[in-house]
Amino acid sequence: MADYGRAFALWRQAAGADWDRYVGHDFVRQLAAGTLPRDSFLYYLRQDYVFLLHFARAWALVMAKSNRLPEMRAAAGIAQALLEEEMPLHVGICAREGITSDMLAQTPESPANMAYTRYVLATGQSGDVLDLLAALAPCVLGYGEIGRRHAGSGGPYAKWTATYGGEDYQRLCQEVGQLIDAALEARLGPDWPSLPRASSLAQQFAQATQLEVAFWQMGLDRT
Ligand SMILES: Cc1ncc(CN)c(N)n1
Repeated sequence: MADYGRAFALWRQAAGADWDRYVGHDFVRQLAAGTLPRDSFLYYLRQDYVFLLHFARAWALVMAKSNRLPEMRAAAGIAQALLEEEMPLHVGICAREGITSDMLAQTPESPANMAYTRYVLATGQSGDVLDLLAALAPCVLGYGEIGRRHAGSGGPYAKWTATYGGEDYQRLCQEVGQLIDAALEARLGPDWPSLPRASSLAQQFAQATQLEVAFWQMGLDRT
């Protein structure tokens, strides 16, 4: 299991079978084995491009909600990495298939995409920075775990697995894990796992994990 910090370890364990359904989804297995239909991959990538736009906004919301400078810096850096490093992966792969950036930006959002992105943004609007971080964590850290597991798997989707299994993305996961742990300790103290608040945060994490499962299924079914 990837070591992305204390909160991740606790929340991942609490999410239980949902977490396994996320990181071990058929979409991921077929992608790593190189057997995923190209149309499913491209459908997913187009949706994911739109997803990442909303997630960059959500990290900007972390910055807007935070009153701690290191957190604000980290959140701004993550929003920047989504826009300048992760989205270009999608643009590059799609360009080779004749799908332009304009076409990507005009992708009609699928219900699963809308459900996930709006859930996270609404959680951020109505809750505090901890709620928002708990809802954002499965996105960043789940792909880190998947990337580590399948890095170097080769085949037609090697660039995708190499990106999430690569040094830069893994460093981002370490930083996000540390950011979450520090945010929790600063606001709730070191014994935060024993507080009633801990279960509602674990619940946000589990909910976002279920929405990740639905996102993979969307890609597989092209719905
Ligand atoms: C749906 C989803 N979840 C997570 C990631 C990784 N940032 C992503 N690109 N897309």
